[in-house]
This record gives sequence, C-alpha cells and structure tokens, in this order.
Amino acid sequence: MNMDSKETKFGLFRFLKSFGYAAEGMKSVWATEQNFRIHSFAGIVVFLLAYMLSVSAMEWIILIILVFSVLALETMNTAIEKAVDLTTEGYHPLAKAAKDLASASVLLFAICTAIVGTIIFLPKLLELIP
Ligand SMILES: Nc1ncnc2c1ncn2[C@@H]1O[C@H](COP(=O)(O)OP(=O)(O)OP(=O)(O)O)[C@@H](O)[C@H]1O
Repeated sequence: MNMDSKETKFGLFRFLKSFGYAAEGMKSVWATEQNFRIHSFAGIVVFLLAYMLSVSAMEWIILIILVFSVLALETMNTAIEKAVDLTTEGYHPLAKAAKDLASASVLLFAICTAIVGTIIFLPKLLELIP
C-alpha cells in the first residue's frame, strides 16, 4: 500500500497535510506582506475597542467576520500577485489589470469594513462624551 492509497482511505491524513500547507501560506503572507501585518494590528485594535465598548453578540459576530475577511482577501491578493509574477515577464497590461483588480477587491472590502465599523462604534464613542 503506497502513501497515495493510504491518503485516499484516510481523509484525515490529507486534511492534516492541507492544514500544514495553509499554515505555511499564513506564515509567508505574514512575513512578506506589510499590508497583512497592518490589517492584523488594525483587527486587534478593533477587537480591543469592541471589548472596551461592550458591543453586543451580533456586533461581535459582524466584526469578526469583517476582520477575518479583510485578512483572507489580502492573502488572496498576494496569491494573485505571485501567480501573475510566475506567468509574466516584464510589463504586460493584463498583468497590471489582474494586480490592480485584486488590490481593488481588498480596498472595496476595507471601505465596507470602515463604514460598518463606524456604524457600530461611533454611537458608542459619542455616548462617552460628557
Ligand atoms: N508585470 C506587470 N506588468 C504591468 N504592471 C505591473 C506588473 N507588475 C506590477 N504591475 C503594477 O504595479 C502595481 C504593483 O505591483 P506589485 O507586484 O509591485 O505589488 P506591490 O505593490 O508589491 O503589492 P504589495 O505591496 O501588496 O505586495 C500593480 O498593481 C500593477 O499596477
């Protein structure tokens, strides 16, 4: 019985291997992408603020989904950049379009996060003003 058939039989094996590759990807995006680190710290600030302002369970759920979605999109953006670099030599208008579009998707979601964050936090912050 070779490794492959073993893996087919025991899905857990394959699952753990995929998990390892995903962990490698997370290490790589953390090490190489400044934007990912900035967004991670911004996420920690958001969670601290949510704790200090005692947001509701539903608001916690929304904030957690938003923060992790920004990080996931940032990671996907990096994957697209790498794939484009792998297949392109020198300047190419389609390479530019692919990278610009991937960046735009992160920006769009970051704007959505900022708007929702403002809706959740602003009234609570204004209440603190005497
Ligand atoms: N091969 C290419 N052909 C044409 N334009 C490109 C090419 N590579 C990058 N660009 C342009 O340069 C911009 C920056 O691309 P780059 O790969 O340097 O990403 P980056 O600025 O390093 O992003 P990050 O900081 O998130 O890693 C792209 O959005 C695109 O407009």
